[in-house]
Amino acid sequence: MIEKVINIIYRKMTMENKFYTRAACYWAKVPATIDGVLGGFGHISDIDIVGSRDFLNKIKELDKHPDSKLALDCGAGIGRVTKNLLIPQFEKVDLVEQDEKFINTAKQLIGEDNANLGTVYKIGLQNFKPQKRYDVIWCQWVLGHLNDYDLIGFLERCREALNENGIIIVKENITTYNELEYDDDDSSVTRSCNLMIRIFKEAQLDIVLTDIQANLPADLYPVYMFALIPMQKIL
Ligand SMILES: C[S@@+](CC[C@H](N)C(=O)[O-])C[C@H]1O[C@@H](n2cnc3c(N)ncnc32)[C@H](O)[C@@H]1O
Repeated sequence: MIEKVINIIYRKMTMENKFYTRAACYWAKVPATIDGVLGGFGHISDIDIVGSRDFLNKIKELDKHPDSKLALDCGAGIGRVTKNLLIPQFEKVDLVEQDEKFINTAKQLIGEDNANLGTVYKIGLQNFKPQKRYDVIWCQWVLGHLNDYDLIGFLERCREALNENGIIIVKENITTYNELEYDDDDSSVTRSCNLMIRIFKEAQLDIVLTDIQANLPADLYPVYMFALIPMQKIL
């Protein structure tokens, strides 16, 4: 019996390792360009940044809005979001990215001597533990690379790493039907809106604002933006 359980656990761990190593191998072969990190859709980058900027502006209008001192860009790629969205709005921006070539390009594009560039962490989000407190933690087009269990753990650690009035932003593709879709090419999943909401709840996060990215080509998944805060305790 014990042997059977150990075998099941071992098989599960092997499958999960494959899920992560396959994704890392996929990204290692992708050119460090905007078109590369956006899977051939580099032309939508400006539209995406405008949508994100509008969303951040709406967050600033909330009664309890985050400060603009320190932000964290998760799964930062070549620093597209950091450079075009976060650096103009925050005093310092830290990055987490696991691909070395993307990190080197991000440093070049942002400028290693740029006073707004903070710490760059080379690690997968499934193993990342924030070392500082952040006003905004931005997660875009990367969370499909985490399994549900690791995603909940990651979001919990982010929740604990928020400053007062801090916010986590999740900007991800969402399936149109209420189903999970697996992409064998880049080893990622696309989740339904219902599943995302369940995961946020598990991680004890409340949604304070949502929006759908406008003006994207019709053949792409809808892209949802969620602003999340630590779950409010009912006294
Ligand atoms: C679609 S790109 C998005 C990059 C960036 N967020 C953007 O919007 O320009 C996905 C990025 O996630 C990174 N990535 C994939 N799996 C990851 C993981 N487990 N932890 C951290 N980053 C990961 C890839 O290396 C790649 O840079």
